[in-house]
Amino acid sequence: MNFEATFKPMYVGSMLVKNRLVVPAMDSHMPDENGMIGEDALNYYGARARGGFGMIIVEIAAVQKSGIGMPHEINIYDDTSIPGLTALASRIKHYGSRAVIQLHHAGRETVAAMAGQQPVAPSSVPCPTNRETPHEMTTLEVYELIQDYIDASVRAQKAGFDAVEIHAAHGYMGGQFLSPRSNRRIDEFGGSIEGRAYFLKLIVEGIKAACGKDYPVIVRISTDESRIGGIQLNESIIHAQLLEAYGYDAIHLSAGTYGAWDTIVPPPDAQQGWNLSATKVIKSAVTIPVIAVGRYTDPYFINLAITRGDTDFISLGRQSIADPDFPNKMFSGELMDIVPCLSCTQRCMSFNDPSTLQEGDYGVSCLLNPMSNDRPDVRLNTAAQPKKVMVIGAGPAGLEAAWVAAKRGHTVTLYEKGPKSRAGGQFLIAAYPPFKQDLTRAIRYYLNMCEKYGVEMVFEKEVDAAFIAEKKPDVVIVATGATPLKPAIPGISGENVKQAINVLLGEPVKGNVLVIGGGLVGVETAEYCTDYCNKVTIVEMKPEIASELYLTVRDSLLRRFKHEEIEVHTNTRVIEIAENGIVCEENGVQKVLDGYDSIILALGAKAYNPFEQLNDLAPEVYTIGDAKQARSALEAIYEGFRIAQAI
Ligand SMILES: Cc1cc2nc3c(=O)[nH]c(=O)nc-3n(C[C@H](O)[C@H](O)[C@H](O)COP(=O)(O)OP(=O)(O)OC[C@H]3O[C@@H](n4cnc5c(N)ncnc54)[C@H](O)[C@@H]3O)c2cc1C
Ligand SMILES: Cc1cc2nc3c(=O)[nH]c(=O)nc-3n(C[C@H](O)[C@H](O)[C@H](O)COP(=O)(O)O)c2cc1C
Ligand code: SF4
Repeated sequence: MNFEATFKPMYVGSMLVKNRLVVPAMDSHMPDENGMIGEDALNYYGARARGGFGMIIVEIAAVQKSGIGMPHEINIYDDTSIPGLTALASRIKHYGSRAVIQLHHAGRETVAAMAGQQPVAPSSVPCPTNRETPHEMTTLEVYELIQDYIDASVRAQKAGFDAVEIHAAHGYMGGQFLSPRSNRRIDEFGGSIEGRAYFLKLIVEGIKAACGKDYPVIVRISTDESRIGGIQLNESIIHAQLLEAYGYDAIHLSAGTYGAWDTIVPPPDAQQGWNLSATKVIKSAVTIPVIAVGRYTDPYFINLAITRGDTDFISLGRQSIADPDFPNKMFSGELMDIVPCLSCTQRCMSFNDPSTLQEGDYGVSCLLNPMSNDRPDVRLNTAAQPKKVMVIGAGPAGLEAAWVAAKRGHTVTLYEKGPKSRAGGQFLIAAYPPFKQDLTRAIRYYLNMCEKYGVEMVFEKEVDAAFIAEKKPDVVIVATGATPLKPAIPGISGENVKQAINVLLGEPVKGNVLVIGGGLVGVETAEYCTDYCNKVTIVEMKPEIASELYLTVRDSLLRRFKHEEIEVHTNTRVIEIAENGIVCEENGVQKVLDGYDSIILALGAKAYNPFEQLNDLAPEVYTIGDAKQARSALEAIYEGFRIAQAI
């Protein structure tokens, strides 16, 4: 399949774009803390341009200092930014991509500490997430803000950007004007649907007057924000028609606002192209190109949507973070080489969170691709001295270490005690709960990379110290994973008690089940059980369940839990397991939860390392991933990468 439709050039206004694949704006933390462009941002965006994207929309750039909504947000509010922006546009265009920059003002979707003053907004309605009451702009202040968008566009054009995109989605300033939920003005900027769109009308007219009528201006809107009572599809169709009439050259159709984050960044339970039906409706109502977005990761699906004419362009958000070379791989048919995006948001949205970052790591990156952001320290070189490397364990840590080491020129053998069909370690078990099946794509990707770079993979071989001594490797990488914890709770060895991973692997449970432990494994096992059990209950010692899950993924899981009527007891400590239930202490009060046929344990895991005298095994020995300390695939993959890069 040649994916012809995807690679057919198309115009946005006067700008010819070489294909239909777009990197949408995504704040990356790669600009510096003052919002200036340096080498990190050039490398990050350069990698995506080199990877073949037709259009790259550079992340949010603040048109006013007081409109900053994110740390490291790009400065386009004064001329000091122009040299850095010039270098950025030039780096993107060097590879034949179109360079676009997103003009942004957070409005009420920020906090005073970030904005440096009380946030401003069309009306003084607090943001549903930040809860700070904004200052309602006077009519004069609105006109001044419009001028700031125009001045920012002039800077973008001077810097060499081919176009600008006005951010009016996700409930930011443009969207706050459009939405009757946040715009209660009675001057010319409110009142009616046209009044609410007047802000965006004056912006595009001003930009065209200042930059030339042929300078392309894209607008990004949300098709739907109904979950928080805002714009609905019928209204956004009219917005799209008005915006076309006002002079915008293309419409980028996202969804959601703060307060409904999981419609902005769809979680794993969203289907491929989940917003495409709304996009089709809007496309049929306008004549300018539309850009679809929202969980596009599959080349076949992408090409079909474009071939059918459901959309003109498709933005690959997190998929472009996972794999900057997606377009080139799609074009050349190397589909197995594509790093799949799992929608997990585990690393790409956690660039602020030191607890998720490995030492020296910073900026946006991907769970499955530690090289995603193309910082110099995550690039690969050829090994100075090729070595004989033995990797023990084909979980994510071992698989990543093996292919990266082999790519660098080492001779790598990977041993796994299970069969090839069970490659992936715990990550394969992690693919069993609902909405996690994409994890198998990741495992397939890793196996493919191992094959591609010549890793010898030996399955059904449990390695012991004698075997290592016999093989005499230069380097041993121990990636033997973890085993589930079984603490000394009375009754824990009863026949009615099962480990969560065994349940996921098929050990039967039925009737009513109670899961002890409301962490990731516990909540996912509980949801898995709802398919064939009558009643599912979780008890968790902490005040919250699923506390390690990221915002969007957690929100959607908790929403499903409500539908599935899973009973949750937090602040609850198990004292004893009985034949048909447990004795526990909930919020300090002792009680019995009974009527359960099975009790499932999801109480965490402990490192499994079967080798006692590690340093005697080979000249170089490293322990990585859960074998070092039971954590998540993120640490496992990043440690695998770092060791393979260092040896
Ligand atoms: C239900 C569930 C859901 C999860 N969901 C997520 C998630 O969404 N995101 C996330 O980041 N993490 C998740 N995790 C955790 C994640 O799967 C683990 O942290 C990760 O797999 C650890 O990787 P690893 O390679 O270190 O070890 P493992 O994945 O445990 O792999 C170790 C491998 O070593 C093999 N092995 C052991 N001893 C030997 C030996 N002597 N010789 C040869 N082979 C040996 C084992 O058979 C196994 O295949 C989940 C875990 C579970 C159980
Ligand atoms: C890390 C991250 C940062 C984002 N920042 C922005 C942004 O600056 N501007 C914007 O309009 N959308 C932003 N988004 C939303 C994306 O542009 C995109 O619409 C969303 O991720 C859904 O697409 P996907 O499912 O392909 O990831 C961001 C998303 C992510 C994951
Ligand atoms: S961290 Fe997860 S959601 Fe983010 S790009 Fe990687 S696979 Fe996709």
